[in-house]
Amino acid sequence: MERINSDALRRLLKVYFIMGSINCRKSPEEVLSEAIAGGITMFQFREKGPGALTGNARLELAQNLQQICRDLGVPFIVNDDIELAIALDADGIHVGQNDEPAKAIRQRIGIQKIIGVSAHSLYEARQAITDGADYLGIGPIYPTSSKDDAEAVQGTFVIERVRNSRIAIPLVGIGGITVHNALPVINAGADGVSIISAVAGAEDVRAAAQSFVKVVQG
Ligand SMILES: Cc1ncc(COP(=O)(O)OP(=O)(O)O)c(N)n1
Ligand SMILES: Cc1ncsc1CCOP(=O)(O)O
Ligand SMILES: [Mg+2]
Repeated sequence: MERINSDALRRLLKVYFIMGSINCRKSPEEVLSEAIAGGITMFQFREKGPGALTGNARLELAQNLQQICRDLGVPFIVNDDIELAIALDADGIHVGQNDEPAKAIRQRIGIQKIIGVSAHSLYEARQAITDGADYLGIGPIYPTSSKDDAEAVQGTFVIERVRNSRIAIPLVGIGGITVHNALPVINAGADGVSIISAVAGAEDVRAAAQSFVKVVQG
């Protein structure tokens, strides 16, 4: 198998939904199924933060959500946990600046798996590319209440900076993105948006996902 093609990855990043049990108003399985029915294009399992599941309960949830993704044809990415990603044979992993370095992860999971890396500056973006990242997550674009240790809000500045430096790697904006403020992220050069609360916490998850699809597709 080969490394994922950039254009295929750009399509998968359009509406990239991230979620764990603490982000949901109803069962995570139900939320993910509805989000996929609404058109999300990729999913990241992020079981993290106060009250997050641990141990077997976490593993079981990951397995259930991966099965839903498999059945419905959406790639399943694991946040932070390389051991879990390997154990589940996930489609990829997302790591940040304080997680295991992408270079080491690439050596462990091979060329065919997707590696996403968080970047908050042009320097970090360049480093991530050198280390073998397939895509970047840039943010927080807007204020977020889904990540306690988020970096400073940066607007779309870093995305513009990366694109003005003629860096073509697939990338998403993340942090505080709603259907009302998603368009500037795309206009700045992002291939898609990554969302937790505006989908997982919505009254109607399917409708929320559908709205993001419409905004991103123009
Ligand atoms: C798509 C995407 N972009 C950025 C992040 C944030 O990753 P990180 O900085 O490692 O923070 P945590 O999510 O691990 O708290 C992400 N998860 N996904
Ligand atoms: C994981 C993460 N990384 C940067 S901001 C953020 C949280 C995004 O969540 P929300 O879409 O609810 O603001
Ligand atoms: Mg992380």
